[in-house]
Amino acid sequence: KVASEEVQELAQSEIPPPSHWHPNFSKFNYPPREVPEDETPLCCLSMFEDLGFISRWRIKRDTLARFILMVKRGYRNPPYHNWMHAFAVAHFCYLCIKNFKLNEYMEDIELFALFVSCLCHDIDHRGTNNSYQVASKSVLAALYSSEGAVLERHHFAQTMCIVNTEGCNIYENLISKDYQHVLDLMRDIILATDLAHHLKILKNIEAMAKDKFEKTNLKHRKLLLCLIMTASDLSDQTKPWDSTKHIAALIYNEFFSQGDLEKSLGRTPPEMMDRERARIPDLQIGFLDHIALPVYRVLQDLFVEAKVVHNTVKENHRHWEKICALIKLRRGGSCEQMSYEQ
Ligand SMILES: Cc1nc2ccc(C(=O)NCC(C)C)cc2n2c(-c3cc(OC(C)(C)C)ccc3Cl)nnc12
Ligand SMILES: [Mg+2]
Ligand SMILES: [Zn+2]
Repeated sequence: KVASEEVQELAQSEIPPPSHWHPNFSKFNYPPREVPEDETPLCCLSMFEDLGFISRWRIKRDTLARFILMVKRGYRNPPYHNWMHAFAVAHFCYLCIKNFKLNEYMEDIELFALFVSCLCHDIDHRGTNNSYQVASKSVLAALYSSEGAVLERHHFAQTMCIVNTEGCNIYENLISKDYQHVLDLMRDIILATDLAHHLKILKNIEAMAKDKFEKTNLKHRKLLLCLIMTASDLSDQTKPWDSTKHIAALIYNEFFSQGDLEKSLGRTPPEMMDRERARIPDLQIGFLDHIALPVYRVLQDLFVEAKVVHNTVKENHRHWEKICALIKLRRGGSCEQMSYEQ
């Protein structure tokens, strides 16, 4: 599904250093969505190289090129859950590995699996959530609904299809013990991106952050993998306000389209998916309070370098609060009548 010229061109390009993309490329304030989409495959190569994965795991250049292009092609084009989301998620993971020095907390193979899982974690997302799969009796629900995490199981299955495709197996030079281990890690990490799973383990992650993190404790390392994965998945919230505002527009464009589909099925969508009822600033404040802020708070408890990241999320929360106050001042003017320009 990927033209061989495209693969050869990427495989033979010189891999630019991080600074080629931007002087702040390896800093938390750099917004990865600034990288032009057609340059993101080469930018992925820069991150693989900078993390030392190409030499450490003896990845062949044309295999890696074909893998990246196949993963990129594996994404559809809904407003939010597309390739650029996956690329931004992988970039934040890259930042965590470098800025938190995660190689002192995790094994090499765990960080390798984590970074690749970020690129693959939402492959073939249809722009509708797990409950819609069940409600619409989708093929994915038929396959996976008995175990839950319907979409996430599909994202992992699609990833395995690519790994098992001729010339795309970036793990081909791993010894068999490591080979099985990296696949098991990718499965755990991608399944950890299920919101229900995240909410279930958040307490354990907070408890682990209170204790001392023990690198030798497998449970601690597994919880940390899930936390970095979720923190990366939500990392649009850690960028300056203009990005956060733009992401909200993408997310609700996707949510409201699902709401329209649910109405066409004769069902009433949840308020956050109903373009007639949703109040975006209120919903975003709730999402930040209940989902995003706890993630970056516990990240800061574990890594002092995450303070700047947690502060930006709090700053974005304050922005949404200001917008809500303005709307109330206008005596209940609906969100749609308000422009969010600050
Ligand atoms: C800006 C932004 N607003 C959101 C507003 C609401 C929700 C939502 O699902 N609310 C449902 C109720 C029951 C809690 C998610 C939102 N969201 C996510 C997101 C995170 C996910 O799961 C992890 C990564 C594990 C947390 C999974 C899917 C998505 Cl879309 N990413 N960005 C956003
Ligand atoms: Mg997902
Ligand atoms: Zn995601």
